[in-house]
Amino acid sequence: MNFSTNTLFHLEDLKQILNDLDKRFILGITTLGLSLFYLGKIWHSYGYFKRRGFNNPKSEFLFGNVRSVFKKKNLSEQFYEWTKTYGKTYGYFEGHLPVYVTSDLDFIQEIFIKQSSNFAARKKIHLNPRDNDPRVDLLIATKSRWKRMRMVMNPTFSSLKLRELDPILVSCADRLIDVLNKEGIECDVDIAQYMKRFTMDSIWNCAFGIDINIQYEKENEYFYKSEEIFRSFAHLNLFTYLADYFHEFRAIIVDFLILTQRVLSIFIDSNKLQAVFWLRYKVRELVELRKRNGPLANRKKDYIQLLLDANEQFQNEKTTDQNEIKKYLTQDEVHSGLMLFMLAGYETTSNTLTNASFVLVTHPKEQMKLYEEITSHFGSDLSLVNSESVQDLEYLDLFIKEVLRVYPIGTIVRRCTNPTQVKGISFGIDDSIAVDVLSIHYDEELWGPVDPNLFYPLRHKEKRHPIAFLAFGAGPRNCIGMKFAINELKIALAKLLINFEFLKSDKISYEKLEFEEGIVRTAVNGVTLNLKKRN
Ligand code: HEM
Repeated sequence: MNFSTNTLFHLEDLKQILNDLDKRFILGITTLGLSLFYLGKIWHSYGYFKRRGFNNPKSEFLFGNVRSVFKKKNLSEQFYEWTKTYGKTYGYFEGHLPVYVTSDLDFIQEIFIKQSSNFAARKKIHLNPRDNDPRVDLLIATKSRWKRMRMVMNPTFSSLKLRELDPILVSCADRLIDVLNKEGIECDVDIAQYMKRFTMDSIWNCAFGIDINIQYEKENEYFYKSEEIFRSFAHLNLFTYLADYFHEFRAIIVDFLILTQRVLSIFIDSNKLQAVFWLRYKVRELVELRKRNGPLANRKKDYIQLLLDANEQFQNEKTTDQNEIKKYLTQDEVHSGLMLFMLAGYETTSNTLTNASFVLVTHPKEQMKLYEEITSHFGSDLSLVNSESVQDLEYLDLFIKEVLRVYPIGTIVRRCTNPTQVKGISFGIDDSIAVDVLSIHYDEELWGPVDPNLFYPLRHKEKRHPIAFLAFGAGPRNCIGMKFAINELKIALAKLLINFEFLKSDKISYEKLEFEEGIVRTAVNGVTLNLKKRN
């Protein structure tokens, strides 16, 4: 009896083992099969451009061209070099994701303007969320959602509305002058640090309506936290690499990160969250506060108010046309719209001011021309400088355009959202295109006869090809903040030039500005210079 029960037990055990083995075996085989299939797909991807008759630089399995670009830390300059070898339109691989690169203006005109509705998205990068994520902002929104968001936000960036932010912008520029008077006279200063704080000050004041003393207080928590967001774009982490090398899993990686931060935010102080989540948390708080308390007393409007007012106005709008897109922003989109003011408006503007300072130091004649134009308008009365009066400074306008031509902030990109043909090339959903802006901005045919390598603002007086100047992008999806940025640049530069002479420091060489590129191109070592107070 004992014997037979034991035998029965052993037999069942054996059956179970075989059963488990079977399951493990099937699981193992399936995993191996799927991995081989995925590796095969990756391998097949690398033939993408050859199959379409385009050149591409040699790439590494799995990494594509990403490692060489990361090593160089400068995508724009890499494109510029590749274009010399591979021509006006070619391809490269981000991981195994094929991306076209072009500096062909007809091609760009077709994609960015004529067929913009077929390319109604930007190329995904790093940790971009899913297209339908509720937190998507204008920069990464796609198709009709982008259209709806842009329709609500467009009026908030009109000249009339921006005038309401004018006093805040002017007072931030006055603080910049004050701080430089105290800290920057006749000693070496890295002007980039001051431009960053000035721009951040303008954003927190103009966009969020709070004054956090960023220009005066060196150890400012808001400054460090906001800066951290930009550092995380330039110095990537494991998740970013994974999302770049295995783009099919990007959405899952991002969902995982969002979920972890959400769970963490229940248990830990918001200050300890990753910087971008910290910013969202702050913005949400500020919007809630504003909704509870209404507009700020004794103050001109800030961007929170402009956006909330525009949203409310559109929501109350009655329409009889069934086909008209209803204009509104969801709660999440309002928060994202405000965060974007910082994400899109900070480094772009502060870097342009830093680059402009480099030009002022290295081109004393340009500096003198600007000084003469500004003082002939305002004398030394700083109170006359505002966003309306600076529009009369024609040479300053040409100067800023030339700074942006010579030092564009980066590349511009689109992603196909409807299958289509452009110049005989078939584009499928999610095919991506990047523009080699440097090759266009330095093209002799487009920008001659004066050598495009020379800094020459007057070249902008001549009529050029409508998309030869791409500093603010092209087509309906160009930079929505352009007017605000130009106002800010003009006000700051006019005030700086009335107050200071920009001189070289004798400790550094001014041969060339070296850039590294995260989301935008940033001068690696800032710009060290000497300021001399003008009488
Ligand atoms: C010198 C400063 C700036 C430069 C050079 C600049 C440049 C650009 C460029 C090149 C684009 C991409 C355009 C395209 O893809 O065609 C862009 C988009 C954008 N910029 Fe700016 N920008 C600047 C300042 C600002 C500021 C201050 C804000 C906000 C206050 C801003 C908000 C945006 C937004 C929201 C987009 C996305 C627009 C959309 O997709 O509809 N930018 N910018």
